[in-house]
Amino acid sequence: MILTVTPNPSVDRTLEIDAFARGEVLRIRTALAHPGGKGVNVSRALRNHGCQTVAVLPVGGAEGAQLSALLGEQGIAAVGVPVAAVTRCNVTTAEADGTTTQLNVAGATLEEAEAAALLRAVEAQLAHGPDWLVAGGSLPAGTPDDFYVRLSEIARAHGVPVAVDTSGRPLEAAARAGAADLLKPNHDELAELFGRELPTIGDVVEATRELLGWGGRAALVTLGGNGALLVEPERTWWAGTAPIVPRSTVGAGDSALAGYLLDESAPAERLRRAVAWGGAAVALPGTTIPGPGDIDLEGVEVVADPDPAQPVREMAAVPA
Ligand SMILES: Nc1ncnc2c1ncn2[C@@H]1O[C@H](COP(=O)(O)OP(=O)(O)O)[C@@H](O)[C@H]1O
Ligand SMILES: O=P(O)(O)OC[C@H]1O[C@](O)(COP(=O)(O)O)[C@@H](O)[C@@H]1O
Repeated sequence: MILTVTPNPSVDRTLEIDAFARGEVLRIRTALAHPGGKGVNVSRALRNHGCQTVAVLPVGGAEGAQLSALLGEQGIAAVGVPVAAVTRCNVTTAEADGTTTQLNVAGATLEEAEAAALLRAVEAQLAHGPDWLVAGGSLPAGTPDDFYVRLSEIARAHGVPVAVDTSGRPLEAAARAGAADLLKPNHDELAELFGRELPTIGDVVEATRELLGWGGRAALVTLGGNGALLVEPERTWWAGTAPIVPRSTVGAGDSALAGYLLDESAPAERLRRAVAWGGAAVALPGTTIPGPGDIDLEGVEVVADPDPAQPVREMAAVPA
C-alpha cells in the first residue's frame, strides 16, 4: 500500500480553448473537473494500475465535498480531514497547440489544530505499514515550511520511507533536513532551489548530487518534454520519449512519480515507467491520470550515465 498526503488539494478545472487571447471573450470548447493535488494524483495513478493506496487530505466547503465525490467516483480510498476553509479550485487553460497554463490558488489557511488533525490522520494510516508515504504539493497558508519535515519524522518513526514532491520553501526545508528518501523536483524547482540556471545534464546531475549530500537515496528530476533523470549517489540514468504535443501537462509529474514508486524493480526500469506514465498523462485532457491502456513503455529510451555536456533542452528519444 502507498499512502499519500496532500495538504493543499484542489478541484482542478480545465478549460480547453483554441488559443488564449488576453482581454478577449474566449469560447470554451470543453470544461473539465478532476480531483487534483500532488498526493491525490499519485493515488489516482497507482489505483488505475491496481496498486493499493490511501489518500489523506483536508476537505472543506462545497469544493471539498465535490473533491470527495470525485474521488469516490474513481474508487480512491480517501481519508478526508474536515477543515473550515473551502478547498481550492485550480484553473488550467489548455490550448490547441499544446500550451498549458496553470492558475494555482494559494489555498485558504489550514489552522494549527487542523494541521495537527491532518498529521494524526496520516499517523493512523502509517500504523498499517505502507510501503511509502508520498507527501505532495504546496502548503496552504498557516502551515509551517517544515511541515513535510515533521511528517517525515513521523513516517520514519514507523519505518516508512518518504517521497516528497513540492517546491519553493517547503522543498528547501525538506531537502536541507534530508527529510525525503526520494525527492521529485522538476527542472525549474531544482534551479530555483540552487539559485542558478541548470542548462546541461551535467549541471542538473551536479545540483542533484549536492541535494543527495543533504540526505536521501535518490532523486527523480523531471524535465518536462525532455524526459527525466534518476540520480542515485553513484549512478545516473536519463529517459525520454519522442516529442509529444500535449493535451494538458497537468498531472504529468504526479503520474511520473507514481510510475517510479509502483514497485522496487531495477532503477532504469522504474525510470522508464515514470517517463512512460508522465508522457501518457500529457496526452490526456485536463488532470486525467493514465491507466494501463495508455502506457507505452517501449516508446521510452533509457540511457545510463548520460553525457553531462548535453543541453537539457535537446534531450529527446529518436522517434521510432
Ligand atoms: N511536453 C511533454 N512531452 C512529453 N513528455 C512530457 C511532456 N511534459 C511532461 N512530460 C513527461 O512527464 C514527466 C513529468 O513532467 P514535468 O513537467 O517535468 O513534471 P511536473 O508536472 O512535476 O512539472 C516528464 O518527465 C516527462 O516524462
Ligand atoms: O500544490 P501546487 O504546487 O499548487 O500544485 C497543485 C497542482 O498540481 C497538480 O497536482 C498537478 O501536478 P503535476 O503537473 O506536477 O503532476 C494539480 O492536480 C494541482 O492543481
